[in-house]
Amino acid sequence: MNLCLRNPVTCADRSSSLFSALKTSNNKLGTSKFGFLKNPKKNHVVAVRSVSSTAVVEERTKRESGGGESKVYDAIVIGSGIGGLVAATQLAVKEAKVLVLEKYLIPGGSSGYYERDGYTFDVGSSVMFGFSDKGNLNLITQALKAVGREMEVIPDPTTVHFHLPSDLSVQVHREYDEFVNELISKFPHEKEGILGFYGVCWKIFNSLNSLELKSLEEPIYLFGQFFQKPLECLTLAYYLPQNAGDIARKYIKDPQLLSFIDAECFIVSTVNALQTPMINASMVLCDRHYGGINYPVGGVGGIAKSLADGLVDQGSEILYKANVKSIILDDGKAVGVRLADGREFFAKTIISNATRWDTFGKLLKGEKLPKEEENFQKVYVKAPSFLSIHMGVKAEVLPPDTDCHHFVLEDDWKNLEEPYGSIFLSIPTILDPYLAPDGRHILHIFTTSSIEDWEGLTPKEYEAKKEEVAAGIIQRLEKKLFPGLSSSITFKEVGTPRTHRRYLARDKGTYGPMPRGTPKGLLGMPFNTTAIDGLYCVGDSCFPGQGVIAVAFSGVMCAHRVAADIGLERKSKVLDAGLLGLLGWLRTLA
Ligand SMILES: NC(=O)c1ccc[n+]([C@@H]2O[C@H](COP(=O)([O-])OP(=O)(O)OC[C@H]3O[C@@H](n4cnc5c(N)ncnc54)[C@H](O)[C@@H]3O)[C@@H](O)[C@H]2O)c1
Ligand SMILES: CC(C)=CCC/C(C)=C/C=C/C(C)=C/C=C/C(C)=C/C=C/C=C(C)/C=C/C=C(C)/C=C/C=C(\C)CCC=C(C)C
Repeated sequence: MNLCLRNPVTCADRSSSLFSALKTSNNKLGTSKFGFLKNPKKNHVVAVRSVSSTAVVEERTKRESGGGESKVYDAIVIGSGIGGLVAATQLAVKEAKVLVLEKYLIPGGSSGYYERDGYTFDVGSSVMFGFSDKGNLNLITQALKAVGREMEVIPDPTTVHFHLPSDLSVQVHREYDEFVNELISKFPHEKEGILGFYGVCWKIFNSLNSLELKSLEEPIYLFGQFFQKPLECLTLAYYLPQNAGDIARKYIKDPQLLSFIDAECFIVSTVNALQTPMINASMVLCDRHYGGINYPVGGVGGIAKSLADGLVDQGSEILYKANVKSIILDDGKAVGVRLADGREFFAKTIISNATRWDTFGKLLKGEKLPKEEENFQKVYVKAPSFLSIHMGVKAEVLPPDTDCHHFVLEDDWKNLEEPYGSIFLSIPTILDPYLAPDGRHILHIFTTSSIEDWEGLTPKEYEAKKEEVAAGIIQRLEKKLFPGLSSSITFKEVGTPRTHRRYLARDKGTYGPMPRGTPKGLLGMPFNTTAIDGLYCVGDSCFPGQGVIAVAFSGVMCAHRVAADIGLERKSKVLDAGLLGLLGWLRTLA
């Protein structure tokens, strides 16, 4: 991890020629202290290398497979989201031969990027947890390191700035003490409650951080961890079936403060605290202060590109424009995949980074839905998708000291979970001004929206509705945060749930699984194995759920389980049967 903040001298040396070229921006960090963090040159090198290696791999794969029929891989990964790429790279470094098949032109899925008119936009993800140089939970840093990559990052001093009803404004500062002191200053009567609730989060985070993270479905590892860290494992087992809202209520009474905890959870789970697993809440509420949120220079898309390049360096392959239409079964075992253009590829194991709904509903269409998947669909429904507005704006519309990430809920807490109720805003150019042309900023605005709202429209009606809904959201931000916003727009592109469905191949454009009712924490979340022999799932419809770091963990777990099953790691058939049976039974309790 190249965290320039820690080493200003070397960073300054490296990019001194660029220093003078720094753009005028509202960068709250200020050029004097942080200006030398920008290194667009380096970033360009990454992009060029990625494009060329992509083309080479595509060509080589075509040649070697002679149409795709002959070669048998250790694993085929369907999709190159961060979940799929982490599973693939982790297997590749264990010397497995992996083929990643991606429907789109570039890797990354929701963590990808796109370029327009001199702007580099993040498709979705922009708040990077697990991307520091500390501890055991920096899974994105570790995944990159495993394939010999590191990225230059820019520390974000404020994870998110909340603008909430009754003019409650809270900045989540990078320093934990600064954050809790600000919260206590708003709710002095709840000092003990605040310290109590966040204290439990730290207890859980520290337990997580003490473990070596691998597959919880692999008994030799799991029992080994229980043996080495019994207290920490018991702590995690205790909190596994619990939700953040219940724990918060043990410490906090003030309804407005409990609503704030709901908002804290909502931004990462799209549900309130009572429905958010305590382990997931603890992970994000602490990592932002422990390792801190760090933004990759050049944009989030660089993470997936670096992983894809690293995969190829390890002798594995990635093929773009490869739309998998079905998983081929032989005697009930997954043995290969068929693409939309008719090509077929075969492997010892198939890992699907498509959602479980897409995997079982589309790629295995016609097969009876296994009982385990029926149970999953009983406990979890598809979360709504997003309406997203990617904009370029004149830099002067942002007041000095504007933060990078904002969450806006204006008048009524009841609107928190309503479609279009709350607004997420990311301004990555606050941290990396080179993502936009001179004198411009990027605003990525998103709000929850369901596909049903966007169906049955003629193309003209669809375009008109996009304009109308986007204008309403922009006006709200204009009123709350940035006067003059509408008239400062220089570029605008609006995406709907239909866009997410089309480009990310996610059923209904869903953000991922959302509990149908009150879940038992993480107990009901399936891991990576499936009822189909040889078929594994990875990504946000697997334990522990949505989030780039969450899917990275899912990728690590998946690679470990697959490696054990294909003989690259130790395994015990007897213990496997016992643990997988036990986990299956535990899920039925959720
Ligand atoms: N931190 C943030 O700001 C933020 C914002 C948005 C999303 N995210 C996170 O990103 C995570 C998603 O990661 P993920 O790994 O689960 O998946 P993903 O949806 O990002 O990627 C899946 C990939 O699989 C490809 N794919 C799907 N079906 C295919 C098929 N049939 N053939 C070939 N390719 C196919 C898609 O094109 C896509 O590239 C979510 O959990 C979400 O939380 C984070
Ligand atoms: C098995 C059994 C039964 C038992 C055992 C016990 C144990 C040992 C256990 C263990 C466990 C573990 C290890 C676990 C782990 C977990 C984890 C790692 C988790 C993680 C999680 C994470 C997450 C969830 C994350 C998320 C994030 C997100 C989603 C983000 C998002 C963001 C956004 C949307 C942005 C915002 C923006 C603005 C505001 C603008």
